[in-house]
Amino acid sequence: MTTRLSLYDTTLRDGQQTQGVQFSPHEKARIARALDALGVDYVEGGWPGTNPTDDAFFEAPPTLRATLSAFGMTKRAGRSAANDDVLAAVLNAGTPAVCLVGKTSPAHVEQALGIAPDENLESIRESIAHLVAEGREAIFDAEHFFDGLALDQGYALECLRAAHEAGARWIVLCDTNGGTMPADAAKGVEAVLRAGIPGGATGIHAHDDTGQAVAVSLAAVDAGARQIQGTLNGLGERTGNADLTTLIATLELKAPWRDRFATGVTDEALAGLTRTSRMLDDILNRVPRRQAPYVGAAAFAHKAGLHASAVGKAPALYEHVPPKAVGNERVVPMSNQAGRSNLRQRLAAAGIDAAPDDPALARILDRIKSREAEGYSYDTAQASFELLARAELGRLPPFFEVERYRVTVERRRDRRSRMVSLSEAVVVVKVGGEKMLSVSESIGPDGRDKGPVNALWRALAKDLGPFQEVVNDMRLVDYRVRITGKGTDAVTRVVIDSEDGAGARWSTVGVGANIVDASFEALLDAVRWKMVRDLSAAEAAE
Ligand SMILES: CC(=O)SCCNC(=O)CCNC(=O)[C@H](O)C(C)(C)COP(=O)(O)OP(=O)(O)OC[C@H]1O[C@@H](n2cnc3c(N)ncnc32)[C@H](O)[C@@H]1OP(=O)(O)O
Ligand SMILES: CC(=O)C(=O)O
Repeated sequence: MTTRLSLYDTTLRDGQQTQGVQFSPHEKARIARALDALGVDYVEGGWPGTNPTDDAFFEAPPTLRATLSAFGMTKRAGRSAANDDVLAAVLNAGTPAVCLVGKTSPAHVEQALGIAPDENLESIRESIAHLVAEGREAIFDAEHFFDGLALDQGYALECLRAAHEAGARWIVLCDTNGGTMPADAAKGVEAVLRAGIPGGATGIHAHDDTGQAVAVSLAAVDAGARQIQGTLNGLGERTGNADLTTLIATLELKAPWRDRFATGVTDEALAGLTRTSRMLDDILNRVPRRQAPYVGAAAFAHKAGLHASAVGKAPALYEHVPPKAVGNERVVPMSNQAGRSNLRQRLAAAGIDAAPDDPALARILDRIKSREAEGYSYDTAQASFELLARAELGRLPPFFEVERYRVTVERRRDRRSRMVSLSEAVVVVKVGGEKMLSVSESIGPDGRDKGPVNALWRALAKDLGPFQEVVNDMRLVDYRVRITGKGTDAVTRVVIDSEDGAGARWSTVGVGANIVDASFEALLDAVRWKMVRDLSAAEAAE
């Protein structure tokens, strides 16, 4: 017999309090639908009346299965709830649920609000009663509850009772400053239950200032709380909120949670967790956090040789849950930490079969390790690794040879006498004995110079004879430069991500004494990998 937990998402409200995050109404609607598909019970859309984005979202909210909630604060002192314009704007959004934040710590009542403790109690009572009278499901976010409890237990609990008695469906204990330890959160919940608030009406809202918001939330549930508030990818004020992505996977997959509790997240929806997490990063134009639990690109990456060897035999030896359960995948990267097991698994994943006793395997490993010592990094540049392995196995067609290349950057005045840059590249390649010279400038559609690497790419991709069609649908989508080593030993490493019309994405690496040579090497690998891939696909189709 499992107990149902309620999941309340505040990505669109507390998540929007993250520095640098500002959703558009359209993005809010997209995130709300994704949360709904995931199976959360409540989606908090924002605070109506405080900014045009939230107003626009609530004017035309998406249709959801989850309960849509609007956020606000308890009425201000000196006026009635019905006459508080801030509260009125929240109610005007017309959502079935409304969550009001209210003070529960005497320090905040005194110093932030500057009112008497009884006035605050009255604000809570009257505001919640007003929501209920308006036919809304009332949720009370008890701000700074754990700090208030430490300061004045009687008053903090009295604030909760005021909200509960006025009809709040949920009393949510907020660790607003994020400094509460999990054991203290559990003790706080126990005190609330002893004070007569049922566990089924108690929630937790934790911030991550000590990196323990997920642990605090789980401790609160363990002690009897039945609602968890959190955000996708742990967005939120300062260091963020409890990461619902992590919490959902833990509640669904890990003992004792999966045996004791149920949520509205189905196995099928759980398999979309990684996609949902990456969708949010995509909207925010952020690089997904590789080390994120469950959904990070590195969450199931087995870099060390000993790990890869065991995972090849039995994945559970080094994986606490199956990656597919959360829509993620196992990665066995190549690097100087790798052994033959990494290598054979990587080759198999790339469709390259090699006998376990093939002497080329040892040569590939040696080359990877010595090239990594020179500054290459293959664990994020799998396409370059595949090319290196194919070359050692004698399975890399020559395609074309580069005879020479040159790039220049000129700073000069344009017709309006403004200083502008102009990059120009020349690349000479030999394809099947025929020499081809291509020259290209790097002017983008906006008429501006796109830099020397772009000029080189354009010149290289301009004329590759019989292979021209292969590169026509390729584009460079990301470019990362790093200086590795120190002083006179320093080298430049460039990693390029490329995409093609079929939606494939691959990464290549180049290293050189300067950025141009390193970039050109990574560009060449990008083109060659695409040629290998398209050629193999064409052969398979014949
Ligand atoms: C813990 C949390 O994360 S709660 C969510 C916090 N989110 C936000 O603050 C984002 C949206 N906020 C806003 O747009 C603005 O702060 C508004 C529109 C709500 C208020 O703006 P302003 O009227 O200019 O007030 P300002 O932001 O300077 O200060 C907040 C006021 O609310 C009062 N207040 C704070 N909490 C509460 C509460 N729970 N109940 C009643 N009043 C409160 C403060 O005492 C302060 O009043 P004062 O101006 O008389 O000192
Ligand atoms: C309500 C809220 O976001 C907090 O107390 O942290």
